[in-house]
Amino acid sequence: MQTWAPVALPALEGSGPPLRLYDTSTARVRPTAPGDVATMYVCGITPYDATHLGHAATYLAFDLVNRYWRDLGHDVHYVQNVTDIDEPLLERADRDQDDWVVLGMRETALFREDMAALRVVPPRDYIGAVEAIPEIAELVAKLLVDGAAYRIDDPEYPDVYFDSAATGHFGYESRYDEETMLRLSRERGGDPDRPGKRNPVDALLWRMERPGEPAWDSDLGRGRPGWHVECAAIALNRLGTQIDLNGGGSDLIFPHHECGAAHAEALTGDHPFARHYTHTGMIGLDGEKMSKSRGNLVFVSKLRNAGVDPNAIRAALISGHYRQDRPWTDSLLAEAQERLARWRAALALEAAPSADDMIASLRQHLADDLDTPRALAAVDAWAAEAVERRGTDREAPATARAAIDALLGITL
Ligand SMILES: Nc1ncnc2c1ncn2[C@@H]1O[C@H](COS(=O)(=O)NC(=O)[C@@H](N)CS)[C@@H](O)[C@H]1O
Ligand SMILES: [Zn+2]
Repeated sequence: MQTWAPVALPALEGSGPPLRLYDTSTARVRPTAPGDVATMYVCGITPYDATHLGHAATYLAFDLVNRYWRDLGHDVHYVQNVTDIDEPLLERADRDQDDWVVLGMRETALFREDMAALRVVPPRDYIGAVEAIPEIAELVAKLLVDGAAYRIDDPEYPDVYFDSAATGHFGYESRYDEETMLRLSRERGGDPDRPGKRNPVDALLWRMERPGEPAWDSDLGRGRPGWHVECAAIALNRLGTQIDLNGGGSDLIFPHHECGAAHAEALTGDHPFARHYTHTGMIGLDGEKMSKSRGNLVFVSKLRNAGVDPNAIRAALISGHYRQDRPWTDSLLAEAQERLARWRAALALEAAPSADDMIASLRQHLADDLDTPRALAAVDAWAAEAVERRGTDREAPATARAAIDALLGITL
């Protein structure tokens, strides 16, 4: 599937400290240690109701990771999927009398447009679940042969499930207890109560064809893939058996990333699948998580069509810490617009105080688990000094502009 437009990143002098990020599986902020090429898999959208500000906040957080790793001199092999076949998409298409394929294509196109407008650095590989079905089916077949998967004893629909006991590590990523796992499995598309499963949390790997549902031929029989195995296959086949970062929102901690990691590890024997599992907090509206099911959505495209500067949307969303559940409010946007106006005034000056300390602070705070509140405050301080007390460094405005672009993705 086609990815979106590339983004030019200004090269900056020097570099900052190693990037440290919170890892869900160890519940600690730890240094990332990618090789020359950092490998990052961030789960993509299920293409309907795109792109709401919750989606945007999550992709902006991992965009800061991408930008910081590049500032450190790493290349980044960034892979992202599109869940363009799944229950929720079929249900939405039904509700709207839409063709599910057309709905998916339309929403994915809008998502790409919004990501480009927000200047999110695009993934090198942008892969749809449908186009990945052959490789997903191949992975499932291997898990069956290895005994890490099994067919449920249901003559009508002998679906294939993953045996969660296969790796001996199941649960290490989320660290949730059994009761929590069962509850979240129920809430997020699992079927823990289905009779015949070895373990209630065993994830569906391949769903045999049901009347009226889309299905594809495979060695497993006609059907379609489960949700978690889609990400395991797409990541493994492009990034290898151990990646630097598996990212997504906190609602993906379980079952999605737990099961995806277990599927990958059962296949390869390499543990852990990801050296960091990093999750973003939920953007809310009026006290509720912004979500499709609640329909309380604010869309990037609506704000853009109303003339809102995408830089202000980005600045508003990164003004809070990426791991905090936090609300979207109109005042957040207004404050971001005022902040960018102050920055623009400083960048327009002939000369300003040296930007070197500000850039060092920017790097230091971003390297500290993406502490964007402090990072933005460092730019505020430099801009305020520039406007109030001027400065003599004629290079400073251009140097500051390049750093704000490369590290924060804000182009003024
Ligand atoms: N309100 C929200 N705040 C922050 N992130 C959110 C919010 N709602 C969804 N997300 C994140 O946006 C990304 C896409 O969500 S999604 O469209 O539901 N799609 C999926 O979760 C799957 N296609 C992942 S393979 C996920 O990482 C999800 O955690
Ligand atoms: Zn995923």
